[in-house]
Amino acid sequence: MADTLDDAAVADRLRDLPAWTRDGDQIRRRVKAPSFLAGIDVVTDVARAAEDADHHPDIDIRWRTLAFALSTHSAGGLTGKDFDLAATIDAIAARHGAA
Ligand SMILES: C[C@H](O)[C@H](O)[C@H]1CNC2=NC(N)=NC(=O)C2=N1
Repeated sequence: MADTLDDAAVADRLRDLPAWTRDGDQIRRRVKAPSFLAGIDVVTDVARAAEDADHHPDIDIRWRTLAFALSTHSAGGLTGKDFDLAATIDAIAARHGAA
């Protein structure tokens, strides 16, 4: 099981992920896709990346707006896995023109 990051380490990792904010034991980001179906394509690609990483975000879909929340439940907090997947979600969103 991965170790949770302390506050300083979380702040450090967040500096590289300006779209993400900390909310307690989670980090969150919203993206707006160009269309509903583009948003679903983002979700599908994120789902595949999540399966590959065996690490799964909470995802909320509201028309073109997607909200992602990441936390490592098994560790009871934020770990490097959350920040790695956040960076992957950023890359996927950018590929689909979502910001
Ligand atoms: C057994 C399996 O590895 C675990 O349940 C994984 C799956 N995906 C997960 N995803 C997230 N976000 N946190 C976890 O602790 C977690 N654990």
